[in-house]
Amino acid sequence: MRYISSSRMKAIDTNCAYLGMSPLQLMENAGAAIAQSVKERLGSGKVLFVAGRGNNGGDAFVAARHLAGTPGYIVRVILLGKDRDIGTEEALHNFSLLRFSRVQTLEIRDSSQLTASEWFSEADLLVDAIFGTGVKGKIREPESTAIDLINKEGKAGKTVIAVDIPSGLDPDGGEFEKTVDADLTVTFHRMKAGLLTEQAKEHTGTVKVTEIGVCADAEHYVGPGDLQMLQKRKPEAHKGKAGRILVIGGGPYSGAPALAALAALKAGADLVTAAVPESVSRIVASYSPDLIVRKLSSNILCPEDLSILPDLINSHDVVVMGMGLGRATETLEAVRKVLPFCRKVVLDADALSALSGTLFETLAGNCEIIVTPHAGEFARLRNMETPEIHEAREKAVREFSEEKGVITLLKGKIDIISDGKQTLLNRTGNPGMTVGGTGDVLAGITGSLFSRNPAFLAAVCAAFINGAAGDLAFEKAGNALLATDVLEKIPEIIKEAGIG
Ligand SMILES: NC(=O)C1=CN([C@@H]2O[C@H](COP(=O)(O)OP(=O)(O)OC[C@H]3O[C@@H](n4cnc5c(N)ncnc54)[C@H](O)[C@@H]3O)[C@@H](O)[C@H]2O)[C@@H](O)CC1
Ligand SMILES: [K+]
Repeated sequence: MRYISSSRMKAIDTNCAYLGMSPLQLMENAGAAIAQSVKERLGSGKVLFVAGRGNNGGDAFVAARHLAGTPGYIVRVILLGKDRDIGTEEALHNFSLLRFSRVQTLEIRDSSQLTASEWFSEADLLVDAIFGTGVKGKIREPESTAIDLINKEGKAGKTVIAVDIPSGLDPDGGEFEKTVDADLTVTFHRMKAGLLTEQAKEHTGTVKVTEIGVCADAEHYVGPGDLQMLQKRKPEAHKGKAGRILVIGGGPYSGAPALAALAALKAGADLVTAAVPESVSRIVASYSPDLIVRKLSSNILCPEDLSILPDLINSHDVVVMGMGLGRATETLEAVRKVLPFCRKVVLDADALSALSGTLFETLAGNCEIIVTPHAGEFARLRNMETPEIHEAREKAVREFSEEKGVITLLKGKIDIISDGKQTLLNRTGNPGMTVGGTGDVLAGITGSLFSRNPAFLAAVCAAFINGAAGDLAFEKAGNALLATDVLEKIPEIIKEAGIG
C-alpha cells in the first residue's frame, strides 16, 4: 500500500500553493469529505466537533458549516481555546464563518469548562479534530481532557470519527501516549504511515483515504515544499557542520571544477576544497579567494594522485567528481581507484565515463552515489539510447537506479530524479541554461545539499534550486545567460526557501 510521511504531505501542500492552489481549497475539500462521512454514519441528530487550534480544527469548522446546511442536524463546535489562539489563517477564516452558519460554538478557557459541558453527553456522534499531523510532544491541557471525554462517549456506544488521524497518534511512527479511539478515521490524500502500525490499528477504526483535490504535479514535481524538508542551518552551528565538500575535477579544463566548487559554497557548504591537477591549480585558485585548492601531481588526474586523495576524501563529507577531468585512460583509471574510498559521492561529466562493468556492484553498500548525467552520458552509462518519450525515459531512469543502487538525476528539459523506488520530476530551468557550465553548478549544489541531507532529497532539491536560480538569472540575461549568472542567484533561492 502507498503511504506517505507527514513531512512529505506537508511538502505536497506547500507545492500546491506554489502551483496556485490555495490552502483554503484543500481545507474546503477535506471538510466536505468529513461532513459526507458524518452523513453516512448518522442520518440526523446532534453532532459535536471537538476542534484544536491548528488546521485539523480548520477541517472541522468547514465540515460543521457543510453539515449545518443539511436539514436534520444540530451542529456544535467546541474550540479548545479562544478564537485569537487559532494558529493558522485558514482555520481562523473558517471559524469566523461559523457565526453565519447556524452552528453553535463554544470557546473554552480551560479544561474545567470541558468537563462541565453537557455537549459531550448530548451528542449522537463526535468528530475528533483536536490535532492531526501537527501533534508534537507530551499532550497538554485542555487537549488531554478533551481526548478523555471523547473516549468516554465512544465507550458508551457513540460513533467517533477522527479527522485525518486519531488525535494523539504519531502520524509517522504510530506511537502515542494517549489517543482518541475512533470508529472511523478519514485521512486525506494518502494513507499515513503511522495508521498502518499494529498499535495504531486498535484506535483508528476503519480507515478511509479521501482525495481532497491535490494537484497531481504537486506530488510528482519538485517544489518549494520539498526544499522545506531540507535540514535548516542552525545558528549556533560551528564551522564544518554545514558540510565539507571535496571537488575533484579539472585538467583539460579549469572553469568546470571552479564552478562546481563555488556552487557548493553558494548552496551553503562551509568548506570546499578543489583538488585539481597541477597544470590548472593556479588558474582555479585565481578565480576566487573563497576556494581552497589542493594541487594534484600532473596535468591530468592520474593513479599517482592516490597518494594524497584518500586522506583528503576522509576529511570531507562528500566528494563531487568529474567536472572538466577529460577522459584520458589514466584519468578514468584513477576515478575507478578513488571511488572505493568515498562514502558519499556525486559523479558528473567525465567521471561517468569511468563507470563501466561491475563497478557499481562492487561499491554497493559502502558508498552512496548520485549520478548526474545528461541524455548522452546516460546513454553511454546504459549502452543504450536514452528514450525521447518522457514515460519511457522515466522508466529507464527508475530501472537503472534500482538495478545499480544509485540515485540518478537525468538532466533535460524536464529533469528526472529517481532512487529506483521514488521518482520526481523537475521543470525549473530554461533554454538559456544549455550554455556550458550549468551542469557543473548543479553538481556542486547537489554535493552541498548531500552533505547534510538524504541523497534523494538532496538530488531533487538541487535540480529545483539550480533551475530556479537559472530562471531568475534569465529574467535579466535572457539567452545570453552564463553559468556564473546562475551561481550568483543560488543564495536568493536558498534564502527564499528559508533554508539558508
Ligand atoms: N494544507 C494543509 O496543510 C492541509 C492540512 N490539513 C489538515 O491539517 C492538519 C495539520 O494541521 P497543522 O499542521 O496545523 O497541525 P494540527 O492541527 O494537527 O495540530 C497543531 C495544533 O495542535 C497543537 N498541538 C500540537 N501538539 C500538541 C500537544 N502535544 N499538546 C497540545 N497541543 C498540541 C498546536 O499548538 C497547534 O495548535 C492535517 O492533519 C489535516 O487535518 C487539511 O486541511 C488539508 C490541507
Ligand atoms: K484528529
